[in-house]
Amino acid sequence: MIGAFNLKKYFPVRGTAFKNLYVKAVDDVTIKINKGEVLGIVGESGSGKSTLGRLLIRLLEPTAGEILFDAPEDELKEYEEAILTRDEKKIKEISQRYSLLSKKGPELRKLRTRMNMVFQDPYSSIDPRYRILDVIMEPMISTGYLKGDEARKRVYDLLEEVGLPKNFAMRYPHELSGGQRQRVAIARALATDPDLLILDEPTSALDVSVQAQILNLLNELRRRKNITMALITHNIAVVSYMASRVAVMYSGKLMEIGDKESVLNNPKHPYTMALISSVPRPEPGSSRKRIILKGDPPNLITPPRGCVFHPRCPMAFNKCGWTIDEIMEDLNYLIQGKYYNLFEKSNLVIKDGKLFVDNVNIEELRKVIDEEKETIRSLTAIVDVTGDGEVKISGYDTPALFKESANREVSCLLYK
Ligand SMILES: Nc1ncnc2c1ncn2[C@@H]1O[C@H](COP(=O)(O)OP(=O)(O)OP(=O)(O)O)[C@@H](O)[C@H]1O
Repeated sequence: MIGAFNLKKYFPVRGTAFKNLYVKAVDDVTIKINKGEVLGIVGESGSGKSTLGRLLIRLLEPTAGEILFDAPEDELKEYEEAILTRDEKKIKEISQRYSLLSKKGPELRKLRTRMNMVFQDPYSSIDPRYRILDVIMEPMISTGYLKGDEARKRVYDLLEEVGLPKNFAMRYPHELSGGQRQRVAIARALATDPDLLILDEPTSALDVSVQAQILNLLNELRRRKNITMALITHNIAVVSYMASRVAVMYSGKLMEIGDKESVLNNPKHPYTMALISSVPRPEPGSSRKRIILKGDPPNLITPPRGCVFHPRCPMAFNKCGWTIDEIMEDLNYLIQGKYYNLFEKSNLVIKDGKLFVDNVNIEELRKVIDEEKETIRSLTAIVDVTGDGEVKISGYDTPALFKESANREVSCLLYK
């Protein structure tokens, strides 16, 4: 239905003395959503979910990448293969037919009727100065989908469709509850009869008691109209209830994507494992070891090299992208902290981009590194400590989405 390929969105950082700094909100994401499915997009705050959602329907212009809309599944596959084989002719030929990004003017306006978004907060996404009638009618008018009496009549049908009384048309947003406002937002999103809806945390601003009602409404609409949905949420329970497939984002990257059941019950990416492990299980007696990640998500201006998750990954190994600075920090912790009594006189320095330990008993240090590398994963990247005290580190790789099984792709070198 829709395919995004190598999508990037870099926001310029303003108000700093540095020029040419960018927040890499979405970085090289390739994702496909099939007709009629609900794709759950999960990940913690700041992982780029909303930005990705906005890019998909061109509420934001991507920095790079391509979006193919309305393309049949086999052509999306063909396009993906053409990218891999650098078949420029094929890439151009398929883009020409389906590219959302190259559409302009009336053609774009027409396409806009086919996609829409529901935002998290119905208090800020609906203009309080307008009556509900005008709120719901607006997308029909601005896209030229319907006008006048036809548009007005459709508002009443839509109100009914989202479970609101027709006389709500004459009310103002402040007269409605949060749940009712979200129904209005959904009616507005449905106004031009779209095929694709992006739902950005559609229930997280609502009272728990009305969240389920809104989810049920969305489910019912999807069933009745076969609408394709991307459901953005940090709430695994919501995804578990609604989605057929799940995509996991971390720091602007897609980490894992696959069928809901298998991703939630049998996560493959170490980040997904940690994310899922933090969700309490309702069944009594079921135990799951909670994986606590150390550290914070990285800054998106200078994200970690290699795999963006490597600094926090409990399973990271030598190839994951460790830098001299990361290794120096962890070695310092051992030399100046935990094993201070052994390495009292030792000292770490970087010379010409190489890391050295001065005044050290090399054998002792090698032993400590060996012992600690199970838990301090950066140490796995130390190839050797040479006689002159140089800490040699291994090269690294950058993961791409690897096919782990028929319905699963994982961006982790463990599956390369
Ligand atoms: N218009 C913008 N200008 C600059 N930076 C932005 C802009 N929009 C988003 N960002 C940055 O991009 C990153 C990703 O933000 P995004 O809102 O997509 O994440 P998210 O996963 O949806 O998080 P949340 O659940 O908190 O909304 C964040 O670091 C955010 O600060």
